[in-house]
Amino acid sequence: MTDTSQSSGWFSRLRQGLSKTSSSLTRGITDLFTKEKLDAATLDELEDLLIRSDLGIATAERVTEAVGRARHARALDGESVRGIVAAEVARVLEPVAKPLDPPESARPAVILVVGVNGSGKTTTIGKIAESYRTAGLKVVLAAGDTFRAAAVEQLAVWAKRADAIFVSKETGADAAALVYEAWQKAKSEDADLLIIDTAGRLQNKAGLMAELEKIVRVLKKLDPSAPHDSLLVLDATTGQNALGQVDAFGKVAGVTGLVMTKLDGTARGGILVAVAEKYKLPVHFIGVGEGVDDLEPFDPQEFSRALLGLPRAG
Ligand SMILES: Nc1nc2c(ncn2[C@@H]2O[C@H](COP(=O)(O)OP(=O)(O)OP(=O)(O)O)[C@@H](O)[C@H]2O)c(=O)[nH]1
Repeated sequence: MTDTSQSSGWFSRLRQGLSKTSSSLTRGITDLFTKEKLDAATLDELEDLLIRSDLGIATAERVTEAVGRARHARALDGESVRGIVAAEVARVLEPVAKPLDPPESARPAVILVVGVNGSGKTTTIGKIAESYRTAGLKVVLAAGDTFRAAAVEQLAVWAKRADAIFVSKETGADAAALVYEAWQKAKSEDADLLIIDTAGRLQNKAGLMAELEKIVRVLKKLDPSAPHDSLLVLDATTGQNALGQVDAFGKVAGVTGLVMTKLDGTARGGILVAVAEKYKLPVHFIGVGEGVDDLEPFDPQEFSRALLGLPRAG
């Protein structure tokens, strides 16, 4: 999705998208580090600021310690502190930044996409499908959110745009049955990839989780190694709720990786760092807007620089 020629355009979108978080962090840090005296109280306030930005307690502590160490070596101003924070945040994120890489040996490789309603599943699926099609792969999209007609229609639009084969059933149909048919279709078409959308809300949470479990069971009967990726799409504006969603979907869908959308809609974009620190799950993509170019593979260096409102490194 990102090649070198496009990546500077992406960095400015990323910076723009993260501007609510970065301006709040920049303001807070600048206020703290223009004081005459830099003491333990300043560091405590820095830690509070980072926690309020949802970076998570462990990261906030680690970052504050790094700033505390640096102040003995040199004079610190707001900008140098932001640089230290960005470097520490990148260190937390580095191990979780992994490209989505479904196995070539599986035909089809199956990507199951889960997450609550409105988190950005459909948009994410559309983008992923498009990028794999562009790379020459044959893609099947399964409209597993049989609960909502609008979700099926929206996915159909993306399928058309990405030139993917589209499999859907009538509203209210059994989602697991749809998944079965979609896998058979992918097999008979010798497709490389089957991407499955799922419902984000049914009558109740237990119903939703039971449906997801059933989908996974059906897939495993067709191919014991499926789903090869189970992506959880998280909406950054839900803040700390994102953590509970990783737990809940992790139990039933065996989440293997994350996508975080709507980082543009919150001043607490640090939640991505808290999730990474706690679960150590791969982060594949992040989204900072509704446009087609607003979702891109996750790059920890760029993300942490943009989060602190800093220019690109190097
Ligand atoms: N601001 C912003 N909006 C986004 C982002 N990603 C998705 N959206 C919007 O969020 C809304 C929900 O996205 P969908 O992709 O439909 O989410 P979904 O999880 O499939 O939701 P349902 O179709 O309701 O189940 C749409 O209006 C998207 O355009 C993002 O990164 N930033």
